[in-house]
Amino acid sequence: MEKLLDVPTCKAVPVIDLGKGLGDGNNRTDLVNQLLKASQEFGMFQVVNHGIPEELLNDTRSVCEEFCELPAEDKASLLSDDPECKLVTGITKYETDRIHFWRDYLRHPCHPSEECMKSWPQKPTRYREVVAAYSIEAKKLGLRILELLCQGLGIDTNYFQGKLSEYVQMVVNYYPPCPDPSLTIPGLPKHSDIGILTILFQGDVCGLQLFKDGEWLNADPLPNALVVNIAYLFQVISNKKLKSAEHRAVTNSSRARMSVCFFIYPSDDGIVEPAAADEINPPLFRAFQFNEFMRNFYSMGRNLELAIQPFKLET
Ligand SMILES: O=C(O)CCC(=O)C(=O)O
Ligand SMILES: [Fe+2]
Repeated sequence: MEKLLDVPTCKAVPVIDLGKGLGDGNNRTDLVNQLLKASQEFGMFQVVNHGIPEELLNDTRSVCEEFCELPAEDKASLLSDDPECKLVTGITKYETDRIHFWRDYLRHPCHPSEECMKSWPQKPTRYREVVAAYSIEAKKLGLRILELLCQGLGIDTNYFQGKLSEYVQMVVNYYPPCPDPSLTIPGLPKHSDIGILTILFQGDVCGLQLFKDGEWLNADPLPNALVVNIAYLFQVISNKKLKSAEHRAVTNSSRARMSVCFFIYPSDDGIVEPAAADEINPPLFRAFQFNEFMRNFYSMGRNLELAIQPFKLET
């Protein structure tokens, strides 16, 4: 069985100070270059001074942790097949499922929050208020990072405004202490996120890892930092100039871990195409609608490489 915890600790994903790039001029150019380099080489980076107030991050962590730790009867109604807000548990089914993921997760859409929040958990009582505030800030941050990356890629800085960032989903992952972390499939196995960009808020327990150049690097939590992942369809839009982050979450035997992931996706009818193609880098894909891609994804065993195949152009 693969040992999960033997990873080099001397290598880490880049940490970028977003506070240094406010305004125009040289500082902004420096920041754009750092973001571009991290997205090309790693597909994942951490951001500090990102503008989301520390108090809001702490509140978000508290309400999400409180939700995860509620007694099962308070969460039972969310185990339904309600497509809007759904709790999925890998842990209670751990004994019987063929594939074991040591993870429970809650997922729900976030925007527009006044509409979406009707399906969100009612307990803890502050969940809706805090998560609505966090989702507004997280989307703003996501769009700001996208704008800076567009500048770096030489495409319209407003490219992701509108349909390409219209659907936003939040997932609260909960990994309780695992009796033998080295022998289970991780909390969440190796994958790339599907959409455009992910903003990931982890508490203070390690577990997130990035697969780079054949080895696993830790993306350990830093105080008030957020992890940003380039997702698969942004790799397509960048015409493969950026790399989507292949990552996973491992468990440990002593402390529960939680992560709050904020996924930015196109709307169903959003058109995905290699906007960053140019004369030197001719388009690698034809344009397609997001829902066409998702149909392929589900019908092809949830494999991103197979799902993109029909849209690849001969080069
Ligand atoms: O828990 C983590 O740190 C990773 C979660 C993740 O990658 C996901 O939900 O897509
Ligand atoms: Fe992920």
